[in-house]
Amino acid sequence: MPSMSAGELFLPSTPGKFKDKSHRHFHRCSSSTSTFFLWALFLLALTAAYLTFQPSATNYFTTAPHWETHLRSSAHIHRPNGFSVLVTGAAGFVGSHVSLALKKRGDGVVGLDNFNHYYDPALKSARKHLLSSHHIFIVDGDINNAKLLAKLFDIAKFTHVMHLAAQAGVRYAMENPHSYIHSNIAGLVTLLEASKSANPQPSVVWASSSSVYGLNEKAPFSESDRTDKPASLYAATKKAGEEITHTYNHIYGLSITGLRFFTVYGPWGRPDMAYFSFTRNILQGKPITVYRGKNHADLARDFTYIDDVVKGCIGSLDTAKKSTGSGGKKRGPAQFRIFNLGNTSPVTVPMMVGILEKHLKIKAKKNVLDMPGNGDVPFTHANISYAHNEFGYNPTTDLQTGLKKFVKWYLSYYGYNHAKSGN
Ligand SMILES: O=C(O)[C@H]1O[C@H](OP(=O)(O)OP(=O)(O)OC[C@H]2O[C@@H](n3ccc(=O)[nH]c3=O)[C@H](O)[C@@H]2O)[C@H](O)[C@@H](O)[C@H]1O
Repeated sequence: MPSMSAGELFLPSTPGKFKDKSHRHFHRCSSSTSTFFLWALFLLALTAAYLTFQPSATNYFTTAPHWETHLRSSAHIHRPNGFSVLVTGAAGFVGSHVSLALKKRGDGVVGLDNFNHYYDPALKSARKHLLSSHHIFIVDGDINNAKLLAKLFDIAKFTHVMHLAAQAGVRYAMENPHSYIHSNIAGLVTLLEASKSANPQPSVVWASSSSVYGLNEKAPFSESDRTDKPASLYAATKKAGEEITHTYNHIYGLSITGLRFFTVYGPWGRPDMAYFSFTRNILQGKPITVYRGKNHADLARDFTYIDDVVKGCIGSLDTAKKSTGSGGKKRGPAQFRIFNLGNTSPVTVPMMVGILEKHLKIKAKKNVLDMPGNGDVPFTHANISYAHNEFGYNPTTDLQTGLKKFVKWYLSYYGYNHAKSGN
């Protein structure tokens, strides 16, 4: 099943382009005595302006006639009381795994992804092909495109939204701060606007992050702990997302569940993450940089295996109550939840490297550096009792086992010829 490109099919929406053209035309023709010609030009310009400012989903559909058919078929539910889920970020790491799990149990799934170049887009395309072979259709579009979202909701009547599209990565926020605002704030609001206006309103489950705990020192981290000291702009945008979703819950009756993911890893993972780039470098005989904290303390993460996180996502969807509004009007209080989805057993970064060395049977060349002040936190550690009580969340994969599966996938995907394993 192909994906369609909203970017390709939408008309450009840059106001400046239209103004420049019409201005040039006007001057070229002003010397003409033909009033008729001027009027014709004026009408032409008006039409062009209308189309330019209407990058509508209608164009999308008329240009790609099978688009709607693919979408309907992908959204179709194949089990009693099943869901129809819009998964944003479906070509991403967590999004692709969740989409497959939902489809396998008979839910309808439609993906949305902008296939950006934050990391190797070939990996995203490969995930897309995998989903396509399971009859999951991914729309190539951005969560900031309100018209596209309205059209998707109009066609598919989603019962749930699994919102996983985001600008991820803690340290990259120093390089490209606006990307975080664009995706994690503006994109989130556009998606919530579309969700609250939909009739029926879907229940929304979305990805927050363990990074919201920031410089919190109380361990393990519980959902009720303070989250007002973010250490990175990434964390700040995720924290803002938690506040923003609360307002949509309060004003419009949207059922909202936020999931604080703890350093999720596994097959088909993100090449920007440490376990992934370390594997690549170790195999290529290149050095890796291992950061350490204050007083030379090792950094530690509550690394959480992808299959456990997928179970947490599905448990959240299964226990999400219905939104109480319709068409943007609230009819009563709605559910609002935030869960930690961690592993409850932090592992230090040097220990993680040791596990990789064992599975790869290669010794790493390590450069140990003091942690730069670029957004990292010294450790994370999840208390998961809330998710356990609500839907039996029970992570079962330790880092040894999970990294073994990751390495197996890595070698099968990239082989020992690592040419295509660029970030
Ligand atoms: O739980 C989250 O909410 C976040 O998890 C993830 O962030 P992190 O926990 O920072 O994972 P990751 O980058 O793999 O670094 C792991 C460790 O290796 C250390 N690290 C990193 C790079 C390096 O070159 N050297 C190094 O020592 C580094 O100092 C750290 O101690 C997601 O990327 C993020 O999108 C978000 O989802």
